[in-house]
Amino acid sequence: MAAVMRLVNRGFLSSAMGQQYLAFSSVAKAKAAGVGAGQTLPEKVRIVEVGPRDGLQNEKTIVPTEKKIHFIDMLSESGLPVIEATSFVSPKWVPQMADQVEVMKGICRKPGVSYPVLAPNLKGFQAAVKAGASEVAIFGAASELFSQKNINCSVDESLQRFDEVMKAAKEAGVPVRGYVSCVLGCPYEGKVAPEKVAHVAKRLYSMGCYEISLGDTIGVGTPGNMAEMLEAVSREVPVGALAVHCHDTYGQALANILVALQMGVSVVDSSVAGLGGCPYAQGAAGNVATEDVVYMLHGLGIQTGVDLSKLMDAGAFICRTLNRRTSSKVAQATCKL
Ligand SMILES: CC(C)(COP(=O)([O-])OP(=O)([O-])OC[C@H]1O[C@@H](n2cnc3c(N)ncnc32)[C@H](O)[C@@H]1OP(=O)([O-])[O-])[C@@H](O)C(=O)NCCC(=O)NCCSC(=O)C[C@@](C)(O)CC(=O)[O-]
Repeated sequence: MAAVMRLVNRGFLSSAMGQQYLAFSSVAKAKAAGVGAGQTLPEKVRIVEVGPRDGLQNEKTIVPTEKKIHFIDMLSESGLPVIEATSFVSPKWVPQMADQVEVMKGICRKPGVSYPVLAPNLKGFQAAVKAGASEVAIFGAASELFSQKNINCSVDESLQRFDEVMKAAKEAGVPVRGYVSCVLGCPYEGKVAPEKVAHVAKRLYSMGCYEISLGDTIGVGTPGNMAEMLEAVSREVPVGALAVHCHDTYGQALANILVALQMGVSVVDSSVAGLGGCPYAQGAAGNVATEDVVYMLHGLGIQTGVDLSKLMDAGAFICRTLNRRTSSKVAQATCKL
């Protein structure tokens, strides 16, 4: 409500629109139990902001390091609890992330905020820790061909590499998050069986990942197959340790997230302004916009700790830097571009 009033006060929303929003939002709160259709929605959701990493990794023009640092600092100010800052991957594979050490050194770390980074192998893990990362994420896939294209090895080989990372991380006391890509479809193989997703998720969880983020890398999922996949995965991994990571290529991301919330998931990855895509998943649109996720969650009465207005400032900043239009519907609706 405070965020809406700020938008009204700043002139981004007319007072009539603000009132209308608040009315919609209270109706939504009142109906939240109904939305859950017998299942309760979580009271709180932890948002994992992936804009600085997933959002920027696919941009062809190299974003200056000081802009990335300012972007991350703005996101920190918005109340986001987790901001994936960069990745320690090969600069030959992803040139946009080549300044990972400078980014990690330059950001102003806000107490209580976590800044994980991607690490595909031991080399990446060691470099990440040296640069001051206190949390990393390993990233596997449920599809063989995607694994080959993305990290140049089979799914089994990737799990062996991750095992090495996990051992080193345990020794160093560094928490590790695990990603599974292509959980609802692969750009090279098409359909992916939920059992394959469950298998990889289980392996990552048994290795010691504290959370498994399930990536609809190319945004082809719909609520039906999201539910089917989550059912299969939650037979192997506790639902409390699952997160969803939805790209919005087919405009299904919010609906898929809502289904995940209804099934007990309470961690959602998203990217401010809807930035993003994977360089090895051609044609995939960005992640679901964080602004849109926050708007939906707050409308349902679910807490995120995020100040929507400050978040939109960060989205506007990065869009100006990239000279592109925001993909967030909320930012478009409030003209905060
Ligand atoms: C995994 C590798 C490195 C294998 O790449 P490779 O070529 O098989 O590696 P290699 O071990 O044979 O080494 C080749 C060269 O890379 C170097 N190297 C080796 N490792 C590293 C490292 N960590 N950092 C920096 N350099 C590294 C290594 O030192 C060597 O250097 P050279 O001797 O030629 O000068 C490569 O395939 C790679 O970097 N891939 C990253 C791809 C990527 O970042 N994709 C995007 C992120 S995943 C994603 O977006 C999906 C997600 C997570 O968001 C969820 C979803 O949406 O589904």
